[in-house]
Amino acid sequence: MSRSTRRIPLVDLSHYRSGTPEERARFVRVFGEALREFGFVSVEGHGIDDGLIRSTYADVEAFFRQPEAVKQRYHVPEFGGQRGYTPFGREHAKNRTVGDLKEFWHVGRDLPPGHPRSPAVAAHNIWPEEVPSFRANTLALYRALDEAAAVMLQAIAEYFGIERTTFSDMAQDGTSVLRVIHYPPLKDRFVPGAVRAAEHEDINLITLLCEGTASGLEILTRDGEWIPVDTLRGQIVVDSGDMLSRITNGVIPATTHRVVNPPSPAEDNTRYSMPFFVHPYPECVLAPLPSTVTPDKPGEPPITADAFLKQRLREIGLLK
Ligand SMILES: O=C(O)CCC(=O)C(=O)O
Ligand SMILES: [Fe+2]
Repeated sequence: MSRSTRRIPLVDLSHYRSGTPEERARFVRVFGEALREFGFVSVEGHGIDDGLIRSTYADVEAFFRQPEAVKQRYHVPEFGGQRGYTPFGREHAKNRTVGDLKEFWHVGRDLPPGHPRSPAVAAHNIWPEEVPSFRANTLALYRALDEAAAVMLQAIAEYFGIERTTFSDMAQDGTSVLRVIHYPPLKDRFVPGAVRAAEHEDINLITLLCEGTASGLEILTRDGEWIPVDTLRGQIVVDSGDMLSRITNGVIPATTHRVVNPPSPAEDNTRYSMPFFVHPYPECVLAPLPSTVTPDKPGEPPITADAFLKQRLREIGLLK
């Protein structure tokens, strides 16, 4: 295939959910191989309601249109940026000092009071009172993405030939977070040397990206070529993060990706995106699967998901 036309594979999640045994087996193979080779894969038939995505975007836009002073009221630095609003330019990629050209909001898991994991996982969600439907929409989208993610994690476990719920059990009641991002037009906010999202790998198990409202996402292939990734309507782009890489001893690496600036002033645009970062519960131990360990590739030492996350949040400027 010519380099310029390279595309990440596309799979249909309904084949895994409700297909024939052959369709399920094929899904497992193609999905697993796609993550292995690209670390990115497009998924259709995911069951997430298009109307819900639309109305969530409408709320997200309504929130980010608010004056700076209003948005700042929802900035809670002591949560390591894991809830509420994170201002423009605050987060930077690991090993960079200049902040990304974006502002975002984090929605965490909503657990009922008294749930055993409530204090560690679900505490402190906050809501913008200026956009009344923001809470219901983002939580509904969170639940839908969480459910789709669990199904995908089961397919990944099947790919490794291990108990199907191995990874979905890790993410069950985990600290997954829905991030809604606003990249303003560059003519409004520009910092020399900065990009919308500098190259990075995601920290978590897998990420589910609802379609972005403009292009710009790019991934670095295993042979060192940057290729654009379309996040099209009706599709969810899934990528593997550092935690999955650690557990699979690098068999499924975390792929470097970035969001580039619009190519010319004429194409200057506003961009919104909504990644859902799938995280294990805090005390979950990340250790290499025995089947991936060899004498010359012993894997990284076990670490809890919480310790790993805190280390990485410090590296990207969200936790002091
Ligand atoms: O905005 C996007 O399309 C991707 C954002 C991203 O990679 C991230 O927030 O980790
Ligand atoms: Fe990312």
